[in-house]
Parts: sequence; C-alpha cells; structure tokens
Amino acid sequence: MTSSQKRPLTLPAPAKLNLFLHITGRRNDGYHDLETVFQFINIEDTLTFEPLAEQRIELVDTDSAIAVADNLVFRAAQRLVTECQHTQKPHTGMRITLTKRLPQGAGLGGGSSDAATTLVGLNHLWQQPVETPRLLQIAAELGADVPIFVHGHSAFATGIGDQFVDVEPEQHYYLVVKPQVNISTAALFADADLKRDCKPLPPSQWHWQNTTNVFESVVLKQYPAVAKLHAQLLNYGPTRLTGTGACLFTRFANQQQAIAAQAQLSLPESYVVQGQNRSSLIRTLTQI
Ligand SMILES: C[C@](O)(CO)[C@H](O)COP(=O)(O)OP(=O)(O)OC[C@H]1O[C@@H](n2ccc(N)nc2=O)[C@H](O)[C@@H]1O
Ligand SMILES: Nc1ncnc2c1ncn2[C@@H]1O[C@H](COP(=O)(O)OP(=O)(O)OP(=O)(O)O)[C@@H](O)[C@H]1O
Repeated sequence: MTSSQKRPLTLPAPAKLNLFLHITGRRNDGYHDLETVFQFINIEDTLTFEPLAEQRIELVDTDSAIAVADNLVFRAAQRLVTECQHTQKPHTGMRITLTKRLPQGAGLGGGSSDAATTLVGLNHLWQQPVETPRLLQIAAELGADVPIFVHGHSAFATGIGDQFVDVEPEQHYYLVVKPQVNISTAALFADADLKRDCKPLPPSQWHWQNTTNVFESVVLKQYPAVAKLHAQLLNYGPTRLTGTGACLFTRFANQQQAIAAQAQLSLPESYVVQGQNRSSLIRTLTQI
C-alpha cells in the first residue's frame, strides 16, 4: 500500500432503476432468469475506508437498524478477506464507515450497491488481488443485484441480472417516490400471479412501450397505497415500479417539470434524480 492510500478514501454507492423488468423463466436453483435494463441515478450512500494496523474489518454504520453481521458491507468485506486468504494475496485491516442516504426495501439496490462499493473499494486499496471476472462472481453470490454495481455501466442484463450488454439509455430526469410499505423480494418472486414467461427481447429492441415491470401488477394489487400513488403519478408522465418495489419512478424531459410535480403532489419520501450511464463509483475511481 502506498503512503497516499493510507489516507481515508471515500467512495459513492449509487442507486439504480430497473427501466423495465421481465422474467423469462424459472431456474432449478430457486432463482429466475430476468431481462432488465439497469440505469444508475445520482443519489447515493457513501463508504469511507480507513486502513487499520490490525488484520480486522470494522464497520461503523450510521444506520444502526441493520446488525453488523447481516450488513452487506461487512459480509462483502469478509468474503473478500476469505478470497485473499485462499489465494494468499496480501490484505490489511480496514475500518469502513457507511453513511446511508438511500431508502431500504426500495428497489433502488442500496444494500447491493454498498456491497459492490465494498468489493471494488477494498480491491482497489489492496492493489487488485482479485480479477474483475472473479469479483463479479463473488458479487453474484452476495446478491443478484450486486454485479451491476461492480460493472458500473448501464446495461441490458440477462441471467439472474448478472450478464451484461452495455446500453446508453436517454439520461432522463425522474421523480422517485418511496411509498411507506415494506415489500419482500423473495415473497414477490414466489407470487402465483407473477408472469414468468416473457418472450426474450434482443437488447437493441427494448423501449419503454414494448416492456413492463412484471412485478408492478402484483404490487399494485396487493398494496392499495402504491396503486393510489401510481395513479396520481401517471397524470404527470410514464410511471413504473423499480425492482420489486416499493419505489415508483416517473419520467420527465427536464428537471424543472420533475420538481414542479414533486411540489404539487403530497408525497411521502421522494427524490428528483437524473439517469446516469456510468456509475458515480466508476467515475470516482477513474479520477483517483
Ligand atoms: C428484483 C431485482 O432487484 C431486479 O434488479 C433483483 O433481481 C433482486 O436482487 P436482490 O435483491 O439482490 O436479490 P437476492 O438477495 O439475490 O435474492 C432474494 C430472493 O429473490 C429471488 N430472486 C432474486 C433474483 C432473481 N433473479 N431470481 C429470484 O428468484 C430469490 O427467491 C432470492 O432468494
Ligand atoms: N448496507 C445495507 N443497506 C441496506 N440494506 C441492507 C444492507 N445490508 C443488508 N441489508 C438488508 O438488505 C435488504 C434489502 O435492502 P436494499 O436497500 O438493498 O433493498 P432494495 O432497494 O429493495 O434492493 P434491491 O433492489 O436489490 O432489492 C434490507 O432489508 C436490509 O435488511
């Protein structure tokens, strides 16, 4: 480790939207094959990495709601330590301070992005002990949404959401609204009403009009509060669920229109954001 890398390093963990989300089949391992377009947005958690003299991982979490051992940051860091031990690559102890800003259970991938920033950040600080293809495998073991944040570019994804063809969707503004409901990802994937037989689309042929989020109809049926918000937002522009929810996002041509809609509506938690085709993590790392 060079002397400059002994200083604390702060890296972003941005959120994503699923611009659409189809299920093309059910697999034998309990997971589903998906088709989705991931686009990053400019709201993020941050993680600060400070090397420690001792060989241990310490997590300082400003959101005490998640037990340290369950936190995806801690699990990702421990997983990378194990990988370095197996391959006899050098690594040092680290204090990681997580500052949460992204809502949880939102379909914005906050926990997954925190895990990816941990993998990428530690791999950077430890002088790249793990090659990118292996880092992507480790990411997928931590959660289906983690690999896209390691990849760091908007992509049409297949597999469990871990096989990528880069795309450049228009960088619209979105009003992202978090309804006050808690939705279980695993329960929604198990729902009997879920459409699981979408016809595969070539990556170049997806657009808003010929796609949907297959979870949307299930969520709107089960959660009247989300259905009501969805109906209100539709008056302002195309509106869709991200991931398995709970967040809805409405597309706008410019920031002013999104801010005006946010001001007119009496919303729970909401954010005006811009789509980004390179993640803030990758943009930050290329500047270091
Ligand atoms: C819905 C999405 O957010 C779309 O981006 C992701 O597919 C969900 O990714 P995630 O939250 O990282 O999900 P994981 O923690 O890996 O999986 C939670 C549960 O969702 C189900 N699951 C998840 C992803 C997938 N492709 N098929 C599934 O069936 C499985 O039952 C799994 O046990
Ligand atoms: N660092 C973390 N930040 C947020 N959630 C975490 C974290 N570590 C573990 N979790 C757990 O992961 C669950 C999912 O959180 P997350 O914020 O990633 O949801 P999400 O936005 O719905 O993500 P996804 O789109 O991947 O389903 C939470 O219920 C939480 O208990």
